[in-house]
Amino acid sequence: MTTTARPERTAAEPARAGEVVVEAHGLTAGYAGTPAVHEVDLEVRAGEVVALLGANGAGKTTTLLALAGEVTPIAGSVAFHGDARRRRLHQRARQGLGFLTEERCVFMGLTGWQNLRLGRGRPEDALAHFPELEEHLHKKVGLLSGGQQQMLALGRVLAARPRVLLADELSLGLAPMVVERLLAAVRSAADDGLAVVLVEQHVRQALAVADRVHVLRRGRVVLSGAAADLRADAAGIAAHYLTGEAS
Ligand SMILES: Nc1ncnc2c1ncn2[C@@H]1O[C@H](COP(=O)(O)OP(=O)(O)OP(=O)(O)O)[C@@H](O)[C@H]1O
Repeated sequence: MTTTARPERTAAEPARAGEVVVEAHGLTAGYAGTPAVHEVDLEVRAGEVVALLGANGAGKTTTLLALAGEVTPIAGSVAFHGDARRRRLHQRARQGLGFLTEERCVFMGLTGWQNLRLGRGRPEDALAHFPELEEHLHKKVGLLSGGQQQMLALGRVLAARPRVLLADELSLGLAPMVVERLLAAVRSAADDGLAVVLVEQHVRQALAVADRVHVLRRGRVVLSGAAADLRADAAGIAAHYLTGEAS
């Protein structure tokens, strides 16, 4: 019997506006068989920013890693464009995944230009997102500020025109103005059709750019809602859900 493999959509095919690009259903995932996140349900549509908030250890990174194919689900499913077959990160990348991990994804010993050349997209497209980088491209990246390094990393990922961006704590250790700049670029890419899952600890800034929010606590989603409905209570959410996992 011959079977016909289902063709994988390539990153070149844009998602239709509002199309569900990534979904997780009953996702339980963790390490060495021990769950760190339990029964997470989420959907991200083209053009949408979904923020995952939570204290240290709440399970945000584990959720992203499971979406990316780096951590295998213990139960439940993850689907890209309705394809729920288990996939590794490199296969997800071919399906249009861009992943910015918590570690700043740049090569410190290379120049900014060389870093951009290593990406899947054109350096010019990265600069279109962050024109302020142009004057620094001849420098070794290790000599750039943390914010400039992060712009370079984000610009390089966006230049590859992913259909999904998973971004883990883009703002870690950066000044509020830089965080605003980075998140504005993410928002603008979403407005052009990108589906984004944004892991953040800065509640107010995440709520400012997100469409929808899920708050994780001890590996479970304890609050979900439209960002517009939650913005007025950013301080309350931070105090109640992001102050540590002990209570
Ligand atoms: N490689 C690993 N092996 C075993 N346990 C892990 C591993 N990585 C994370 N964990 C555990 O899984 C749980 C969830 O961690 P995770 O990194 O997903 O949380 P987080 O919300 O992203 O936290 P942070 O904001 O500190 O990055 C924690 O209890 C953590 O100790």
